[in-house]
Amino acid sequence: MIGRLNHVAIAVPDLEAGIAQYRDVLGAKVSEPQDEPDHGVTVVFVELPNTKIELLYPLGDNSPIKGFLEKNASGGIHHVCYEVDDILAARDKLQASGARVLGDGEPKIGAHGKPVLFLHPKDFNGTLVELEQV
Ligand SMILES: C[C@@H](C(=O)O)C(=O)SCCNC(=O)CCNC(=O)[C@H](O)C(C)(C)COP(=O)(O)OP(=O)(O)OC[C@H]1O[C@@H](n2cnc3c(N)ncnc32)[C@H](O)[C@@H]1OP(=O)(O)O
Ligand SMILES: [Co+2]
Repeated sequence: MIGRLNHVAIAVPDLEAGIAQYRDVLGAKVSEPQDEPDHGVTVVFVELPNTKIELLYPLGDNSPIKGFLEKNASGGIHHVCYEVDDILAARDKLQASGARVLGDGEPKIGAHGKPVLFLHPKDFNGTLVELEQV
């Protein structure tokens, strides 16, 4: 059901420092910051030849990454995103298997303009999983 790794997301406590590190120290191609108010984050994409890294910084008062950054003050790997062909079929199959789909269970439009869903980290070996329909 899952396909390619679309991105690995890293929550960062200082977005400008994170951008400078990936661009100037690691020598990667880094996008401009993009506010995602529906998701409560500002996102920067680091383009690698085979996948992307998503740098995440909290946006607004109810950011879903606020608690994570409080627990991980220097930042940390926040989620992995796998591509699926049919996100509603994937959701229904996962829910039938007992996995918890976060939020109201309806896909939202993600940072690439495609539908996304999140699966509870406690159901996937302590890893928050994002699914993106491509
Ligand atoms: C723009 C879009 C895109 O790519 O297109 C994005 O990625 S948006 C990316 C941002 N959006 C999201 O993350 C949306 C989905 N996320 C959420 O709904 C939330 O962040 C939850 C995953 C439910 C966590 O919420 P919250 O921090 O309030 O929960 P909590 O403190 O009660 O945590 C419950 C337990 O899960 C753990 N926990 C929390 N976040 C975790 C993470 N990212 N990875 C692994 N474990 C995690 C906590 O340590 C805790 O474990 P213990 O009990 O053992 O201490
Ligand atoms: Co993501």
